[in-house]
Amino acid sequence: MASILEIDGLKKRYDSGHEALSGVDLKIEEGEILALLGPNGAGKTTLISIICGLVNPSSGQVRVGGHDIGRDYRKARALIGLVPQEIALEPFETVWNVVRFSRGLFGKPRDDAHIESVLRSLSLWDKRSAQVRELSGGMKRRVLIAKALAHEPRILFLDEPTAGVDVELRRGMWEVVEGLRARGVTIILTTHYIEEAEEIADRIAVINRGQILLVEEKARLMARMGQKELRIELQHKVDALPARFADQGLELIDDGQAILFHYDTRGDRTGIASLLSELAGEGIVLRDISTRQSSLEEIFVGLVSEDAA
Ligand SMILES: Nc1ncnc2c1ncn2[C@@H]1O[C@H](COP(=O)(O)OP(=O)(O)OP(=O)(O)O)[C@@H](O)[C@H]1O
Repeated sequence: MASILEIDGLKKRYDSGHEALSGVDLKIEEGEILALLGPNGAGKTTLISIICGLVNPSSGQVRVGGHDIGRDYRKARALIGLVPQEIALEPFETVWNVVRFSRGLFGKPRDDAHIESVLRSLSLWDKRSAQVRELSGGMKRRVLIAKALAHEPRILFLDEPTAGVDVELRRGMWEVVEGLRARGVTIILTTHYIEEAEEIADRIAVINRGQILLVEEKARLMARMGQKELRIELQHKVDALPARFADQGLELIDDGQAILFHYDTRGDRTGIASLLSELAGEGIVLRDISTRQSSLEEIFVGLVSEDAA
């Protein structure tokens, strides 16, 4: 796969002196969905704003489809659609006009069939003649996406697209994103809803304090970083665990009815087999056991707090 976006040594120091990006390198493949996760102030919006030409970098390079965003701004920008965090739309304009005008801004010839297909794919076709002010918040967000897609970009940035959107609309939004991916659009999204990044992204990039801490395929990240939890339900309640288990990371829970054991999927041995036989040797009878993989959220919190340490 070819890289649609290449970022090398990107730095940004604002006039205030604050260094929002301190050397970002990133390559994005055509057709993938990348989730950019980071705590508040990590530099996500700064990064997206530089790629979209809204903020000037202090140093470094960004190429979109091979075009340098500084030297070849128009060609680079034409390949990008941006769905910003804030809803800023002309309230008295119709949905149709908002989307059609946006295409014109990129110097693309009028193409009503394309605008129609974009509006239909976002379930906005029935609202094409409505004024923006008549729409619900969720619909306005979809208009922002339609607007960003009007000029047929190959890469779409969604900056916190589901902030403040209810659960049902959020689901709908992710279906739209899946549909775009099916059409070959590369998608980069920032989100605070980690479980959604977990659900939808192909790769996850974690950014903190202006630096990319890691970029990795989601499945591999979860396997590599994942802690697993073994939950052992006991046949009979116990008051305390025998002293020999003191330093094995066991936790007695549910009023003595269950034991939690945390183990690392990276280790050669998990220690489960010996633990179970030791428990049996102590006369502790099991009723049931289950395991749980740590979520991306736990991995993310772990990474960011490690970085702060
Ligand atoms: N115009 C500006 N002038 C000075 N500092 C700024 C400016 N814009 C952003 N910053 C600072 O740069 C840092 C990164 O901000 P940025 O908005 O890129 O973070 P973010 O990851 O998008 O955060 P959030 O999740 O809160 O949107 C923050 O410390 C912010 O205060």
